[in-house]
Amino acid sequence: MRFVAIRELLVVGLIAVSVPSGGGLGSLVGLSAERLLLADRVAAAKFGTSNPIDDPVREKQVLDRAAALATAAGLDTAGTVAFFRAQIEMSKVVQRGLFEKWTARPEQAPTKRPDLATEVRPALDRITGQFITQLAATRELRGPTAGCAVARRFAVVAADRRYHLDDLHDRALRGAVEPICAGPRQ
Ligand SMILES: O=C(O)C(=O)C[C@]1(C(=O)O)C=C[C@@H](O)C=C1
Repeated sequence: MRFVAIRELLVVGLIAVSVPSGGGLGSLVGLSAERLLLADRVAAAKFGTSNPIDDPVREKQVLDRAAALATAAGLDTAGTVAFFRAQIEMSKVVQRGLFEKWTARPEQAPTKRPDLATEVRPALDRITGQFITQLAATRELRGPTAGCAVARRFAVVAADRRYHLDDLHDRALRGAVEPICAGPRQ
C-alpha cells in the first residue's frame, strides 16, 4: 500500500515537472476539496433529523445560481452546470458515507449539529462564487487534453495531502474533478 502510494507520488511528481507552471488547477481542485469537507458539516446538520440527504429544491437553487454566474462571467453555461452537478453528486457520496459510518458507530457521530440554513449553506454559496472565478481563470488550461488530465491528477494529489483527505473524501474528490477536462458543451 505504502509502496504504491510513494510510487504514485513519484510518477505524478515527475510528470508534473513537465507541465508548465506545475499545473495551474491547484486552486480549482482545492475548492472542490473544501466543498467536500463542508459536506461533513452538511451531514452533521442532517444526521438524526428528518432532513434527507437529497434536496432537489436546494440543488436547483445551487445550479440556477451557478448558471447565472457562469453566463455573466462568459463561461460555457452547460459545462459549468455539469461541473456543479458533479460537486453536488460527490457531496452526497460523502454524506452517505458518513451516515453509514455514524449509524454503524454512533460514538463517532458529531455531537454538535450546525445550522444548515445560516451556517453551512452560506459557506457553500461562497464557494460557488470562488469556483466561478477559478473556472474563468483556468479556461485555457481546461479541455480534453493530456496536459489537463496530468495537471488535474497532480492537483488531486496536492489536495489530498494539503487537506489530509481520507479514502471517502479522496474518492469523492476524484469524481468531483472529473468534468474539469471535458470539452465545452454544445
Ligand atoms: O444543502 C444541502 O442540503 C446539501 O445536502 C448540499 C447539496 C450540495 O452539494 O449543494 C447536496 C445535496 C442536496 O441534494 C442539496 C445540496
